[in-house]
Amino acid sequence: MGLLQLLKSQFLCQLIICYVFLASGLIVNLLQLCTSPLWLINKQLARRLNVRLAYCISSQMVAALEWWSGTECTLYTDPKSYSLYGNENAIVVLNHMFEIDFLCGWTFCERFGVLGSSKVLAKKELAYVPIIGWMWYFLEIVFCKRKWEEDRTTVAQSLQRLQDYPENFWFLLYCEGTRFTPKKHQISMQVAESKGLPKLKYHLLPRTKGFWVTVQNLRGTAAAVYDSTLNFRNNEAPTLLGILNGKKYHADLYVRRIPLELIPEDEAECAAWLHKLYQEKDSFQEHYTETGRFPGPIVSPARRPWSLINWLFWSCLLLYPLALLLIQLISSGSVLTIVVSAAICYAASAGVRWMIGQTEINRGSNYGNKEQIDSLRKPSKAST
Ligand SMILES: CC/C=C\C/C=C\C/C=C\C/C=C\C/C=C\C/C=C\CCC(=O)SCCNC(=O)CCNC(=O)[C@H](O)C(C)(C)COP(=O)(O)OP(=O)(O)OC[C@H]1O[C@@H](n2cnc3c(N)ncnc32)[C@H](O)[C@@H]1OP(=O)(O)O
Ligand SMILES: CCCCCCCCCCCCCCCCCC(=O)OC[C@@H](O)COP(=O)(O)O
Repeated sequence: MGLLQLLKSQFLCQLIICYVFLASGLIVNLLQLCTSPLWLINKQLARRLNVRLAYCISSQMVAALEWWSGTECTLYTDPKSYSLYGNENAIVVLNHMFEIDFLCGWTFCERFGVLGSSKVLAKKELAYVPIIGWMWYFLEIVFCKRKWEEDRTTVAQSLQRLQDYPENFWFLLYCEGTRFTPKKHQISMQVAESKGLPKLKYHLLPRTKGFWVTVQNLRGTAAAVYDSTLNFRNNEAPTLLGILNGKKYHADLYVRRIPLELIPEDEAECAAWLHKLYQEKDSFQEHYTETGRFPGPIVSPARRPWSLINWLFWSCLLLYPLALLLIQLISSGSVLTIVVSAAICYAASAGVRWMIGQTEINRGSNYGNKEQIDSLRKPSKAST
């Protein structure tokens, strides 16, 4: 193990990274809150400001992936589509199999200059995660309860609000609705069978309603769907803790640009289109398993220095006062102050560990573990 690798695996270094993330994140959340009155006066300016503030937070996680762990991200895509990435609004459809797939997504957002404004259809529970969830509130992220009866209006309304968004954005949709586990896969394939759909090997059966409502409400706003399929070399199952430990992974992303006009407007046809897309995605994963690569040429964008510069800025700003505080604390000699400070540090690290836990598949939700009973009993019907 090299010296640098040894350093990266040190708990103290990881503690410093987490401290900078936590302290800067809370400061940024506070600044975002301060923009509230501006929304009433100049909404577009408030949005632009929040895009930049959000960048300060999400780019720290990107910096951890790109600069700390040194993870490499390779893009397989058609060179003609490449020039459009980052220069138009798009709906991104991504497989949901890995704990850090969202972070790899963010890395590509960063490389194409849309990190601050990137959006997602996220489960409501994530809105309450400090820093990221609170940041998302000001970014107009679309939340869903994964209960169609409630989501059908709220999701459509939130999407419509994005029609005059002042910056280019990518809207991420995990159509599988939850992360892949063998049990969820088995259940979703029972649903596929009951619907007469072919079985998928590497994906859960996609939920079609969110996709349809997104496409319908972003017509005229987004130019295309970016069908994206992610995998990691050497059968790795990367984790956020691995990244913090400085472990290097190699991500491969295959992206196909599909103009939005090619997607059917009718709900049933749109659902059938999405099922076909997932069958194709499954075949790309099969190709990857057999050959170790995706089809098509590689046109990888290089990492940019901005995420690192942002992290260095916050570190300089926040580590100096921390050092002063520690010196003062030790020299005070007060046992009570030291014990209280230690308790605060412990609570903060437990909080960060809980946040990291949100990314862990084995702590994931039960969604997709139980719905088969209803859906197998009921014959499939039109849902509008
Ligand atoms: C160039 C580079 C390109 C790309 C770079 C890549 C990415 C970068 C882009 C952007 C990055 C931005 C941000 C990233 C940051 C962080 C993201 C982090 C995480 C957030 C992710 C989440 O929270 S995922 C969970 C929430 N999202 C979703 O659920 C979306 C999908 N779901 C839907 O669309 C649903 O339809 C719904 C949520 C709208 C409604 O949910 P509900 O449960 O009510 O679903 P349905 O009504 O669809 O369910 C009933 C139908 O489903 C059938 N059924 C029943 N059981 C199952 C089962 N187990 N599996 C499959 N289907 C099942 C049932 O039969 C019903 O069928 P119908 O025929 O009646 O439809
Ligand atoms: C600079 C680096 C510092 C790192 C230390 C702090 C890390 C804090 C990390 C907080 C991240 C919290 C939000 C990330 C989003 C999680 C994405 C995700 O994968 O969500 C799962 C859902 O899609 C589906 O849920 P399930 O139904 O599978 O359950």
